Amino acid sequence: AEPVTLHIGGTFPMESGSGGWAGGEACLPAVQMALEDVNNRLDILPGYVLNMTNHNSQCQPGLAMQQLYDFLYKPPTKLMLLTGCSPVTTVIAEAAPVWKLVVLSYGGSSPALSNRNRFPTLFRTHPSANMQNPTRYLSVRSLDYSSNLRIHIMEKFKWKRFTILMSVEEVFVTTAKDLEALARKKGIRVDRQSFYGDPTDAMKTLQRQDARIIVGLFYVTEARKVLCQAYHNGLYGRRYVWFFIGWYADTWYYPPPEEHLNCTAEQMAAAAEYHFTTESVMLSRDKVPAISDMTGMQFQERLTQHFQKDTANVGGFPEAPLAYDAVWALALAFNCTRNNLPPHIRLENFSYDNKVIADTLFQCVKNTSFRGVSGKVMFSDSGDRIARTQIEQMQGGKYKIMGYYDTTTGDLEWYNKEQWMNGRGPPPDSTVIKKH
Ligand SMILES: CC1(C)CO[C@@H](CC(=O)O)CN1
Repeated sequence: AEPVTLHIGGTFPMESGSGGWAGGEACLPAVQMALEDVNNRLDILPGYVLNMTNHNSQCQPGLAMQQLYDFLYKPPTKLMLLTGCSPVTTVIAEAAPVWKLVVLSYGGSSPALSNRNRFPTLFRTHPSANMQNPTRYLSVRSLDYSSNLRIHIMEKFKWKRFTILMSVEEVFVTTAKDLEALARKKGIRVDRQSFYGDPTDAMKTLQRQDARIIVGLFYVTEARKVLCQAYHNGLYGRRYVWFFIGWYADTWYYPPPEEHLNCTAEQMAAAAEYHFTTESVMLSRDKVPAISDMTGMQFQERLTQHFQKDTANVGGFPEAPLAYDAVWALALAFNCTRNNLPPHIRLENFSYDNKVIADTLFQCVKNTSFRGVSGKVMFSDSGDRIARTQIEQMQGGKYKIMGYYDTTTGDLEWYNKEQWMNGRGPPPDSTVIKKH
């Protein structure tokens, strides 16, 4: 018999009209590759074939609304929606429940998307931005995987005290609160210095308080100002350890002329040497193949064949594993739904008001758990991707991977490759607060 077609909708930001993320360039081919792979598998959705209608959202919410209307009011019925960047995911995931649709986002990083009240059927294979912005309904576990990891490293090096230096953007404020709560639980003392725009005064206070272990929570422009002042104030080297956010580009500390930093590239590099960063992992480095019989690296090589140009210039290339895995999550959820429906109801009976299928499908997505090319794919209660966090250290101007942190198990896989200015152990514990 002819296979029955199951339809889904997908939006892809093919170019960033207004400075959004043009991730569709790599993520659309990755999704198409996954659809082909899943449709070729006899053990997944036998008797069915997946078909996607896709639109170029240009990362524009308004355009995406028009496209959502098209998905919904032009037959055939869609069973699920894939979305890319955050602004588009926000509008589509807020509307989708009205049509009992689950939304799977491969590119939504905004912490605001963790709000289960606003986005009750949203799941993301893209990790929420490092700085989790816990919603009002903070889940019991710390949402900020990086916070857990930073505390883990403090304990590893027996640091009993650290200082948070932060810019007062809301997203950093919530992260700082998370970090302080975790530290308090572990008996680690935390001081906090805030600034907005100009870190000069906060840096002077760090010096007066003899801060040694400093966690920086700010965007990259502030990071360069902080680093240059750390150089001039001598807040770097043997007795100090800096933690920065892992988002920044590998050469973020080169001083751009237009920012008029009074530091040379050499001075910035000297101050940046040996700092740590934490970020979510998007490509599995496992040697064990994923459910698709490919390892993360093999997936990356296969996708690279699609492009003539250097993949460093292909929009969304780092996030492509997330898009590929989103289709597998969707296919496995359809498979699970098919196996859990009452006898008289079939997947192809899905309609925008069929509660039984919608609820079964939601539960199947919620219980997702498989090895993807982006790593283990599982979702938290708020639909967030539970991702591993990667720790790197700047050594000789290059970032080196120090290890991985698995939030679900709390395991820290450490490679013992960290280096220190004095060539020996980490800086002395700064608990003894000098009398001023
Ligand atoms: C790491 C980055 C670049 C964060 O923004 C995501 C896009 C978005 O959240 O709109 C894509 N991935």
